[in-house]
Amino acid sequence: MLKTINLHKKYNDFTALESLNLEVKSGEIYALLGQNGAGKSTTINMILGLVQPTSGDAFINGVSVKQSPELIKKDIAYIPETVLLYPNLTGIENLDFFSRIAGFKYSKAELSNFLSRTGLQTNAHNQMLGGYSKGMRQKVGIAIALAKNADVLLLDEPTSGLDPIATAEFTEIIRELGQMGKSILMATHDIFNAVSVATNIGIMKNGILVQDLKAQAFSAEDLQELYLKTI
Ligand SMILES: Nc1ncnc2c1ncn2[C@@H]1O[C@H](COP(=O)(O)OP(=O)(O)OP(=O)(O)O)[C@@H](O)[C@H]1O
Repeated sequence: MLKTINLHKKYNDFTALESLNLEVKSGEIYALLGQNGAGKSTTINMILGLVQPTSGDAFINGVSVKQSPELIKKDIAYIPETVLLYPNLTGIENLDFFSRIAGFKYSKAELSNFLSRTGLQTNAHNQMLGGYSKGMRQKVGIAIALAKNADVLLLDEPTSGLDPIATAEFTEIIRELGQMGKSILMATHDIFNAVSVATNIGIMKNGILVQDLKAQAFSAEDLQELYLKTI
């Protein structure tokens, strides 16, 4: 479970995030929408412990990120827009490397199984990452999250630059991860994707969460209209 309490960030006199209170329960997929500069990445970076909040805190399964930044790392997986992997290692070798960093040692068959669960074709598992498409890299990112068995997933613009088929595949995997009981927070500009996969939707404007909604009630058109009215 992920929770922020009055999470706040100022850069000198500029408020990047205004007292954010957000909760993403087990099984929920929270899509955070907002214009460029609205504060989405700042939120994610503070939850990851990469940016220090000016005040307030984030909690992973009740553990304070501020007080225990190292402890929470094992429960969080982060998938940025471009997943950083080693181009001269294969998919399996990358997964093995990042799993070991997280403290897990898997057999080749287990590693291959994680990759297959994300939909990555078997013949790609032993190919160098340098030749992977963006969608394939995202799948390795998800496989790392599966291998870490992280409870909380933070995704920053995960479908940006993916073609429609890769986006649909990615959306399906995220849906499955939600069904597995993960808490997922996803910053996105993709309203259609947000409506199709999210259980909850937030709209952020100038560092303020101005809408915090249940997604079921929305069509993509409804959400687009609300978004345009809100921002
Ligand atoms: N290190 C920093 N110093 C000063 N201002 C910063 C810093 N990091 C972010 N900001 C500002 O904080 C605001 C929020 O930025 P943030 O990256 O969180 O927005 P975002 O919603 O993720 O935007 P995008 O959709 O473009 O990724 C922006 O105005 C940005 O310029």
